Amino acid sequence: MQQIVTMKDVSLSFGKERVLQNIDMSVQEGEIFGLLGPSGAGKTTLVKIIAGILEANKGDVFVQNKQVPSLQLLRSIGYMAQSDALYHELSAKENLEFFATLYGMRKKKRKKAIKHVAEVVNLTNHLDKEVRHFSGGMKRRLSLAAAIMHTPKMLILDEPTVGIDPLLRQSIWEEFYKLKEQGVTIIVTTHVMDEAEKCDRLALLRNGSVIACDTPEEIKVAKKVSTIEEAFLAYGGEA
Ligand SMILES: Nc1ncnc2c1ncn2[C@@H]1O[C@H](COP(=O)(O)OP(=O)(O)OP(=O)(O)O)[C@@H](O)[C@H]1O
Repeated sequence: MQQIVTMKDVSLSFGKERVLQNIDMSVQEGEIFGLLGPSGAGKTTLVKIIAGILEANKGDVFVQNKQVPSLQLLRSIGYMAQSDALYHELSAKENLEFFATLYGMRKKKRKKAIKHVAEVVNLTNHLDKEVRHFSGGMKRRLSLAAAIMHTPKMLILDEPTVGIDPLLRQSIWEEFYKLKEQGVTIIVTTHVMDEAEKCDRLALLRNGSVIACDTPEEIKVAKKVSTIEEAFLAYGGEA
């Protein structure tokens, strides 16, 4: 398998605060890669660097063999931020049209894509509703639809299921598996242990450092424990 993301000795500080330190990590093409860590561990900062939104102070980041940040990469990456970047006064459809325009999609393609992604996230019957009348879960689903509508090769999802009920969370994960089957690489941040178990590989992040990186099974086996939570503690992380 080929590497789609390679990070070499990446560090980032905000002022005096060192938020990421000496990260060496790679993501393989076609896998679901999880970043697990407590609040403030640096997950959002790390995915923003991969997405080209933030630039590291030190080290190199390559996505699809191109050095990040690169304008060329923007169209092959789908990014779903932690807080929904939606226009509340617009309808769901108008929001999707706005994102399609940003991605440079033409009218005919745009129409087809909106229909498709609305079906995927089960919002077809709510497309004409203004987003301010949406529930939290509906907004997350709409954000996900916006992130996948230009069929990116790689999807970066920052806590995509936060505040979402277990049933809907399950259906969103089924969608992730479907995208994976289509060859999409997915990078997902979470602090939910059972979600971490669903990933092909995981990086455990603590205080800006990767303390372990492997399959969930290997991470547990290495510490002779039965849950990721126990493994996290055994590696010296805080739960
Ligand atoms: N723009 C910024 N300026 C200054 N400090 C920042 C900035 N962005 C993040 N930080 C700091 O970097 C650290 C890591 O933040 P980050 O958002 O990456 O963590 P996280 O693991 O995603 O947390 P959470 O799970 O709560 O979202 C925190 O201490 C945070 O205060």
